[in-house]
This record gives sequence, structure tokens and C-alpha cells, in this order.
Amino acid sequence: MKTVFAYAKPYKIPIIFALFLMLLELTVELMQPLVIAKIIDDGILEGDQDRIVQYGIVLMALSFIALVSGIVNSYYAAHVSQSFSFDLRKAVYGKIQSFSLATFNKFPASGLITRLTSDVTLVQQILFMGLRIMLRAPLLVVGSMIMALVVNAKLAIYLVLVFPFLLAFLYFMVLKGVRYFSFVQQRLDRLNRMIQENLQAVRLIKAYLRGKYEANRFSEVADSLKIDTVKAFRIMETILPILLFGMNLSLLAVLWFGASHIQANGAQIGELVAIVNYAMRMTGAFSMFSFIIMAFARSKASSERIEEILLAENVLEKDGQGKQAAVENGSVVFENVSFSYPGTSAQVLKDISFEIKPNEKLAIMGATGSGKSSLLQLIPRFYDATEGSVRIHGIDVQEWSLPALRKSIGIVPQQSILFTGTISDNLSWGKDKAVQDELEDAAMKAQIHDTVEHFPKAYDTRVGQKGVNLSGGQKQRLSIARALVREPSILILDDSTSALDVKTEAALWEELDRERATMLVVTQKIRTAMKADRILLLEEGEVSAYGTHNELLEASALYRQIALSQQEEEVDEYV
Ligand SMILES: Nc1ncnc2c1ncn2[C@@H]1O[C@H](COP(=O)(O)OP(=O)(O)OP(=O)(O)O)[C@@H](O)[C@H]1O
Repeated sequence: MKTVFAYAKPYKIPIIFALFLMLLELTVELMQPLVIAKIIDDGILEGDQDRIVQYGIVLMALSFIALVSGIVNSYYAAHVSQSFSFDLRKAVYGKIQSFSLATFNKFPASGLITRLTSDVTLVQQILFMGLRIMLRAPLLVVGSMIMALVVNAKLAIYLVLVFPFLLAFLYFMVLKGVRYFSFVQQRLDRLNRMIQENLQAVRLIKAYLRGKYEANRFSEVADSLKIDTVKAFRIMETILPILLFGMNLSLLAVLWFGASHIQANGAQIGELVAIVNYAMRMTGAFSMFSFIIMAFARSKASSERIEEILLAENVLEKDGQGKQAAVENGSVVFENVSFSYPGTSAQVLKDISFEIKPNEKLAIMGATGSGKSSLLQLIPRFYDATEGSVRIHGIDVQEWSLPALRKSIGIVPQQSILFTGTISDNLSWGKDKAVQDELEDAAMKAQIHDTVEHFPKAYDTRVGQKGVNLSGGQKQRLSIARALVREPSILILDDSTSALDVKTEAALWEELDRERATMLVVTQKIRTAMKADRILLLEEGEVSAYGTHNELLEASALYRQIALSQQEEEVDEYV
């Protein structure tokens, strides 16, 4: 909890002020039974009207102080806890943004969402309660007990006797609560993951008529959340009755022995009333305990989950403090590169070597799962090679400063990803402060300008979530335009023209030919590969062939086979 609550440090002064007000409210509250005892013993029993009025005024003043301190304390508690949760959420989000892919893969996206939303809210609530009642309740219990001892130790001893038992019971319940509520948050993660997956796959679910099946799966997961939540709350709800039972027993003892004390020793009735009053306040404070313990248990589980994020180590992202300048027309060299995904033993790339000179194009081909995307991910350092070295412009990628390295790379991923916003917003995402002319220029090169111009709002057309209102080919071309806006020295296209028709693709390649950029292009089409300076053919993570189209036609049986099958397909298309 230490790491999480360190975010409350900037609010030290308002916290101290809120705690001071809480103590003031508490002190005043503890003094009230004493004054009531005085009214009874020195006023009512003595028949002294003036005393009754004097003490009455004191009682009123104390109540007023308690009221004002309570209101101001609530104001500060709300302000501090909201500001704290805002800072904490920002820090967790920032940390997630800084994650390397290896670290990111350790946490499912749904779990990260739960941590950013529900977990942060629960921790915020505990801070609010901390400033309002969390300390106040135990202090009220201890304070009432001390005051009762001061008033009449012989009677108050019955309140003291029950105290250690209740304390041990509460400690046990906290431990139990933390465990159960951490299950609840895990179930919530699972539910979020399911909702996320379902909403993303809504078209597929409809197409496969799996609505009912998915609804049943959802019910199962929601049910397990309900069962665990009920279990956790059921345990927590036993706290209050047990506490009240213990307190009522001791109160009964106070009244029983108090009555005999008054008869035998002439003890004051006011004292007995004061002790009963303190016992009632203790009972009230104890009843807050069940509430506090539940909140504490939940927020402890949540703060541990948040800490997992804040303390997660980002091994890869340790920035090589090296070169700061942008890569200029970068050459790309892979030298005996092997790679396994973190936490796995299987090598997905084995001893890969090739070189691309500045402004050259490399086409990467290979069957599905042969390691094409994995190879590309090593260039912007999404992952680091396990063996060998990847060099950009002659310098190992690990020695580059990460921002400098990534700034000069334009990536078009296999799956086009667009954000909610206008087309202009999406294009300028590739480069800060890009002007409209730059956006249109990139869109022209990517063969999407004319299409955009035909939209009623042209570049101000809003793209729905994930680009739902655009076709696959339009999304691909917008993704390419976004990468081109960046004017990258290295352009990476991971099978990003698969949805384009032959004519559009040819026009796109003509434009890309004119770009001053080193290109790595994953493709399944010989037609596209032929346009590259060299072709790298991968087979199960190994280089099966490397050279120009003509060299490969001669040297590689696999390449000849692919070329032949595609020729036949193309002939078939026209028959
Ligand atoms: N994040 C990951 N963790 C572990 N293994 C992975 C991960 N991503 C991919 N792999 C494995 O790495 C191998 C190569 O995958 P990769 O995506 O590089 O292939 P690919 O040639 O790009 O395939 P495709 O043409 O289907 O996109 C596959 O066996 C795949 O299962």
C-alpha cells in the first residue's frame, strides 16, 4: 500500500488539516457525556437551575464545534481523495503506456482496465474514509474507554474486558476479507475480458449465430462474480452482529454492576449515565468497523493490484542513452538474429542475417506463422533479439535512444487500427503539428485522397470506433497515409495492402517507389515482391532463400512453387 499512498504526499497539508478537524470533532464528542453527567449530578439532582443552563450552553457550543469540524473535514476529505485518485490513475496509465510489449503481454487488457477504474476508485474511497471515519472509529473506541475509566474505573472495567477479544476478531476478519475481495476483483477482470472480447467480435458472433452461446458464457462468468461477491460480503456481514453482541454483553454488565454500586456505595447516577453513554458511542464506533474493514479489505486487494503495475519492471524499455539524432535513410542489418518471445522457449526466428541498404526495399515472404511479423517487431524494439544484433544505420538498436529510433520508423500493422475522431485527426496522429497539405500529400500517395474528398465532410469525416464506417481497403490506405505523414526513414508494411485491388496497389507502389525510405514489406504476392530490391523467404523462422526475384526463381524451389501457383491463379482470374 506504501507505493500507492505515496501519491497522497502532495496533499500533506490538507490531510493534516482534515485529520486535525477529525480529532477536534472527536474530542468534542468525547467531552459531551462528561457535560451530561455534570448536568445530571450537579444540576438536576442538586436542583441547581443556573448550573443546568451553564452546562447546557457548553453542550450546545460543543455540538456546534463538532458540526462545523465535521462539515469542513468532509470537504477536505473529498477534495484530497479525488485529487489523489486523479494523480494515481494518471500515474498508472502513464506506466502502462511505458510498458514494453513483453510487460504488456503479462497483463490482459481487461485487467488493466479494471485496475484503472474500479481498483483506483476503491483505493480512493479508503483514503476518503481514512480522513473521515477510519481513524475516528478506533480513536472513538479507545477515547470512550479511557474517558469511561476516568469517570468510574470500577464500572468501566467491564467495557475494557471485552476489548482484546473484539480486537483479535477484527484482525482475523481483515485477513479473511483481503483474500476474498482479491478473488472478487479477479472475477471482475474476467468479466471485463469477456465483455471486451464479445463487443469486439460482435459481427462474428452474429454471423456464426453464437449469440445464445455467448450469452450463456457471460452468465457463467457473471454468476461466478456474484457467488464470490456474495461470499465476501456474507463474511463481512458477520462482523457487525458479533461486535454488537460483545458490546451489549459488556453494557449489560455495566448496568447490572452499576445498579448494585449505586445501592451499595452511593455511586453517582450521572457517572453511570456517562459510562453507558460512552459504551453506546463505542458500540456506534464498532458498528462502523464492519464497514471500515470491508472497505479496507477491498482497497488493500486493489492497492496490491495497482502496485503490481506501478512496480512492474520494464526490462526492454531501458533506453539506450545513445544516439539522439533521427535515423537518416537508415540501412537495416540483421546479423545472426535469433528470437524467442519472453517467457517461451520456442525460437520463432533462427539465425537470420540480411542487409538492406538505405532506400532499398526488402520483401519478406513466408507461410503463415513463419516469423515475418516477429522479425519486423525487432526493428522498433518492441522486443529485443535473444541472440545476434539488429543494426540501424550501423548502430545496434539497443544503443539508440528509443524515441529517436521510433520517430524515424513508420509502421503499418497487419490489422489497420484507427481511432475515434476525424480522418485528419487520424492522419496527423502520425506526426505532431502536421499541416493539412502534408496530410493530403500523404493521402494522395496512399491512394486514399480521392475517396476522402468524396465523403460529404472530406477530411473532417468522423471515423467511428476502430473505423467501423470504413471498408477494409480504406482503413489500410489510411493507415499507410498515417505512416507516410511521418516521413519515415524506415517504412514497415506488414501485409498492409492485402485488401487493395490490383490497380490501386500498383498505383500505390509507384508512389512508394519515389519515397526516400528504406522499406520492409511483408507480402504474400509475388507481384509485389518482384518490385523489391531483394526478397527474404522465411520458412519456420529460418531464412529459406534470400536474393532478387530472378535469383530466387533459380535457387529456391519453394519460391518457384509460390510464383507458379500465383501465375496460375492470375490466369484463372481471367479465364
Ligand atoms: N506474443 C507472442 N508470444 C508467443 N509466441 C508468439 C507471439 N506472437 C507470435 N508468436 C509465435 O511466433 C511464431 C511466428 O509468428 P508471426 O506472427 O511472426 O508469424 P507470421 O509469419 O507473421 O504469420 P502471419 O503471416 O500469419 O501473420 C508463431 O508460431 C506464433 O505462434
